[in-house]
Amino acid sequence: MSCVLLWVSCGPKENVNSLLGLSWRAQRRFRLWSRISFASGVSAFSSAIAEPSRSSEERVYEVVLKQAALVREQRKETDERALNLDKPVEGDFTNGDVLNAAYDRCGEVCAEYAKTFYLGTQLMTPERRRAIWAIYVWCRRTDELVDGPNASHMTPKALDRWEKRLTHVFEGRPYDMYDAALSDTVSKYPVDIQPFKDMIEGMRLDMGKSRYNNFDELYLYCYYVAGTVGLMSVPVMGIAPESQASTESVYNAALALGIANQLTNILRDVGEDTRRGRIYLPQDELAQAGLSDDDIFRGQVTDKWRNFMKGQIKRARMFFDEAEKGVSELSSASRWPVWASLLLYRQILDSIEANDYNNFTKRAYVGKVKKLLSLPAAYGRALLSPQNMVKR
Ligand SMILES: CC(C)=CCC/C(C)=C/CC/C(C)=C/CC/C(C)=C/[C@@H]1[C@@H](COP(=O)(O)OP(=O)(O)O)[C@]1(C)CC/C=C(\C)CC/C=C(\C)CCC=C(C)C
Ligand SMILES: [Mn+2]
Repeated sequence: MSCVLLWVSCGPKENVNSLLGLSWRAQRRFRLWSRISFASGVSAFSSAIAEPSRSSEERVYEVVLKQAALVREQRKETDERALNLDKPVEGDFTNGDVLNAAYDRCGEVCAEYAKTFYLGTQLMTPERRRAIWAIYVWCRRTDELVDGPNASHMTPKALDRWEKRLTHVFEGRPYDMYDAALSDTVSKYPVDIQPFKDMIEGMRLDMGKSRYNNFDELYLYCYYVAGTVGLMSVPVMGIAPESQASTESVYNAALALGIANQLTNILRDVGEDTRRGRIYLPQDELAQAGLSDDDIFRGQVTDKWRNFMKGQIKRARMFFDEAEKGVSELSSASRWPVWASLLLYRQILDSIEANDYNNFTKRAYVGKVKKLLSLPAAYGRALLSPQNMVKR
């Protein structure tokens, strides 16, 4: 427990908190709260949601602790046990062929929607790779409910049905092939259901909300739709057996990568989002910069806008920096796709700068050459062994 407290009280999160303007009182409340929730064996997330006085960061961190606790026990077991996770599943199931076909279909979806990421998964062990595909497909399907071609027919009731279906998946009662793959994955790896439920919650939020008053509200949204992905993926990708880092610190880095990606996504898509009547940028920060909703809808690149964007980009980069510290702690075969995703997504921020902050009418993207160059760069970083973040 002392490692957790040490990390929470003087580790990198504190820097992020203070740089993001989390008040001293809030930080202290957060530390006290972390101590209580950790000592009592980590209470349920639902009770955290019920307490409105805590910041989003505090509330989200409870899910991090819960997922980390689930994994911590497994890390204590021998390497031999870890090796078993990577053994082929054939023979484990009477319907092994069906299951293999289900995973193959997940791989096809992944290859279709996210080519670079699919390529990145090729270095992973076959068992882990297909589990990541299954998680990817569930996330993609969830996102498509509110972002895809049938989004206009989506209702809160339909999301409730999707959530019910999710609980069936975790109970081993899949509805279709993709669900069957996920059901198998969550039965093999210590993946908690909460991040999955929270992603659905993010879709609910997105349906009913088009403005975010402050960064605290935006942080919660980013956790729901992207931080959750980090928490879902790490139990499958695995932490390096030689890593000395605390489980919580690795999960915190995973959370940070999700937040960084989503913040970047928001900064890239400002123009696109206004055409859907949405502004994801924190309203109080816009006002401080002397900008109104009308300015965003008008879409003029002014000095006020440039200055505002500089601050937003700086914050997104801080979350990427935070995430970097955790990647080397992952199992060696899982590092490459994560580095690749980090390096590629972070370059979108460079591209926004190169576009002179015109994210109203110019879409920031990473060109093919830069994308290709990022892959060996990611590979090089993946060779680095754990950095000994914080001792367990
Ligand atoms: C190796 C790796 C990257 C694994 C993650 C695989 C996985 C399960 C991805 C699911 C992604 C997904 C479909 C999420 C649904 C919600 C969503 C669309 C979020 C946005 C992604 C970007 O997608 P895109 O640019 O296509 O956006 P549009 O839909 O077009 O608007 C997000 C911005 C979030 C993606 C978040 C991650 C990939 C989190 C990555 C974090 C980890 C894998 C943890 C790494 C571990 C450490 C210790 C750092
Ligand atoms: Mn989307």
